[in-house]
Amino acid sequence: MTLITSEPVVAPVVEAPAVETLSIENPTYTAFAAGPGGQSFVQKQLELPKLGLFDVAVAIICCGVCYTDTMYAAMAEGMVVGHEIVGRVEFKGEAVTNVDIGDTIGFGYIRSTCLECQFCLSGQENMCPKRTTFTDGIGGLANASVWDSRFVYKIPSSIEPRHAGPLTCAGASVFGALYGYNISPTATIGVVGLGGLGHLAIKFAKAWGCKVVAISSSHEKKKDALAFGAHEFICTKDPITTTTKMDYILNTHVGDLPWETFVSLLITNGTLINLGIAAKPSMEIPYMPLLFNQLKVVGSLVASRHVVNKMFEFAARHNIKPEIEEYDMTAKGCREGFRRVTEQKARYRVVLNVPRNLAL
Ligand SMILES: NC(=O)c1ccc[n+]([C@@H]2O[C@H](COP(=O)([O-])OP(=O)(O)OC[C@H]3O[C@@H](n4cnc5c(N)ncnc54)[C@H](O)[C@@H]3O)[C@@H](O)[C@H]2O)c1
Ligand SMILES: [Zn+2]
Ligand SMILES: [Zn+2]
Repeated sequence: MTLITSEPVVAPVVEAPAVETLSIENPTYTAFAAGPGGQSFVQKQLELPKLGLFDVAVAIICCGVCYTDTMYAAMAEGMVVGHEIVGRVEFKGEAVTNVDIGDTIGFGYIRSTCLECQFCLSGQENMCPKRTTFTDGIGGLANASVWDSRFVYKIPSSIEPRHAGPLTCAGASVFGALYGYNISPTATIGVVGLGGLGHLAIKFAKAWGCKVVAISSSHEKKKDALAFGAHEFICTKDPITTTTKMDYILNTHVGDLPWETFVSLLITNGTLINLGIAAKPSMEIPYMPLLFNQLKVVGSLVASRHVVNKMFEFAARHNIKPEIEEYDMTAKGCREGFRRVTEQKARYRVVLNVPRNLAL
């Protein structure tokens, strides 16, 4: 295999036949690019970027759909989104030491960072001002990818690829908040927004040892929330009667939310941790309770590499799996999967599996 220095990661569109095996000489692959408004997907044959010293070429097995993907697909026609990717290493650059050919790996949100700023040097690469993400190149709605091996994660053998996908972003993001804010196992934690992130937040927080309160705008999620491990369920449409005070509220939604209720549910010195991303987020927090109860309002973004590895270890040890709906990774399957997520109907994470005829 000849190694050539990396070229820009945005692969050019080329006319080429579908391939059954990935080869360095003929590195064409199939991807699904967002159509207008992200409501449809177009199948394309693309060419992988050349393999750099630290890169791995991966045959993709499946990819989870995060709400963030639906936002980018809606905004950027032609973009290949998808950042909860699981695949098998097919080729590796000469400097790759952390994974081997044949390993099953997860990757997808952070593509690269500078590796030398104060954040990278202190194990907070997710805060690197020079970080690049899946939005700068080709995402996981494809049957192959080339990725920097320093931003891929070995999947524990007890976790199936279809369950590992959603852990790489949704799992890492909620675990990153628990870990990053040093949440004690004796804490009471509220989880707002019972979707992809939220349902995993309940499972992780329960296994972490916390008392978990699911906070939802819909009564119909009560049964599921309790089954995922929540100790209590609050529907924000009802009058709030609970006497439980929370040390933390992990909010996975953004938009028109009852911020005053959240603030009233926090105990003195409590923290509202926000994970939701939106094009035009807004938040109206009542001001005086922040002072009188010394509350904190903070954010959290995915997780750094050592935290993602700890998350996989923790998930394997506690048998934490996402609840998933599976579709074939075809133009039709992508459209249906994305529709389920944008309409907030998915129970609870959509996973797109590379079908047999496209598998490398
Ligand atoms: N900070 C990070 O690191 C990070 C990582 C991944 C995703 N995100 C963002 O987190 C958010 C959640 O992502 P997701 O993939 O879990 O989305 P999702 O659509 O699967 O889940 C969101 C949930 O919020 C619920 N919801 C809607 N309105 C609500 C309301 N008024 N009150 C309570 N819940 C309500 C929805 O029913 C849905 O179940 C998105 O904004 C996404 O972009 C952030
Ligand atoms: Zn995500
Ligand atoms: Zn950096």
